[in-house]
Amino acid sequence: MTSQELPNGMVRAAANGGTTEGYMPGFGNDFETEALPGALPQGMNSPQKCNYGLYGEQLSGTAFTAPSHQNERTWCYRIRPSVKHSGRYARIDLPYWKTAPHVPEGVTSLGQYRWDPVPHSDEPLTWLTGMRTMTTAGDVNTQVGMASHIYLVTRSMEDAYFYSADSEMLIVPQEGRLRFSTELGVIDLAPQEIAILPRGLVYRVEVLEGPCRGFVCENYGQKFDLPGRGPIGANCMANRRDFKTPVAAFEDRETPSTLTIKWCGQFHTCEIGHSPLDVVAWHGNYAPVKYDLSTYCPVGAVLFDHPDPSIFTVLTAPSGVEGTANIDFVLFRERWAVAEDTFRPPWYHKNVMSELMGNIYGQYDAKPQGFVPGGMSLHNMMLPHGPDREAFEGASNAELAPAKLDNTMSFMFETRFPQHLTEFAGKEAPLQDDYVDCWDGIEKKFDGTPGVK
Ligand SMILES: O=C(O)Cc1cc(O)ccc1O
Ligand SMILES: [Fe+2]
Repeated sequence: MTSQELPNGMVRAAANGGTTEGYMPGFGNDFETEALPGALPQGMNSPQKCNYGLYGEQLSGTAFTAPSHQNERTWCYRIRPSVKHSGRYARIDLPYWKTAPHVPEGVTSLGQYRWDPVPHSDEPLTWLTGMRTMTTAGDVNTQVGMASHIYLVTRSMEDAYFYSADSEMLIVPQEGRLRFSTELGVIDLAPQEIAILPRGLVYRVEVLEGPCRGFVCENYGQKFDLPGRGPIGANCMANRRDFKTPVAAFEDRETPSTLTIKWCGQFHTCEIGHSPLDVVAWHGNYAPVKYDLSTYCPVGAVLFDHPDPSIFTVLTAPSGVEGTANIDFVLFRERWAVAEDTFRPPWYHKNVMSELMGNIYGQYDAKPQGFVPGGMSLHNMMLPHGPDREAFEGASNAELAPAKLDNTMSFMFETRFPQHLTEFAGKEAPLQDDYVDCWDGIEKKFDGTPGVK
């Protein structure tokens, strides 16, 4: 097995099987990978001395005592232990990155909201300075809830690294390509793919092709998991083998650098004399992962009626209440609509969960106009919404032949908690003031006489 040097200087393990170079297939698998032969201890975690003079270190993603089917941790064999940095943390300000609880004065969150895409910027914006929080929900201190963000990235992080102690991050690119060089390996990410970066994992974000824009769901709570499929059975929706975890990759760089930590909503930096991406080998089940949304196999109504959107759940992060997610990540992608005698788009509804949506590309069936790629909408807890007038009239008069919904990919971050707009979302981002007018023209058809109108 030979290692490989990447363009950014990292040394990466040779791919061990599979067809995707640099990644290992599976969701929540117990992986093992080494960028140098023999770097990974066999049969034990903590030998008296590790090969190559590496230090052993455990990264625990769940409590030590979590039930074994949920227990996640990874053993890292690294050039230096993480604790070797110049100790003192200094507070820094990233004014656009907000954390729950955060309910700004003068911003109303009760409502139906829609935004045009936040425009790209000419400024040099990194993963940290380019993060723009749109909504927050719950409370980071009790590890419940989430935040939604838009990122605008034009510059790579240089000699700079980051980790979030607050959250795992679900990343949904919409334009541009990014490279996440992490302690556990390298993930390249393009639109139509998503990635999950676990809480506590150190990484650097580089621009492969800019400018970059996308959406992020910051999950303060229990980790994302695949939903149970129930009677659907063992296949379809998101399949485990389509998730890809990077093989080990490390760099041995002695350059003065900074490490930024997000911790209970505050940002702190410390100096570090070397790259913390120095894990030569690792094994475990707590690791970053990416997934190609085009491998999501949607299942739907094959005779009549419109099922609840939970049928399109890609990932679910549980809350303490069974069946009531802290966050569901739901995907509305290309599919056939075949239901007979059915109003095919989403029905009108009010929902105890709050629904934040983003458009990755194409047209969304409930909103043919106005909800554009890069744009977002929020239908907050128990606030009514549904198809606009145009969608309603179109779908209630359409000839119901099988129809392909093509070139369409939108998603929803759905949480049991109300989502609060940030000042940025309410005042700076391109909010569509006339959004609610899309339901204005809905007419009264009832005239007291029976029969289909
Ligand atoms: O509001 C939305 O557009 C999302 C949605 C889609 C759907 O098919 C059913 C319910 C729902 O909330
Ligand atoms: Fe909805």
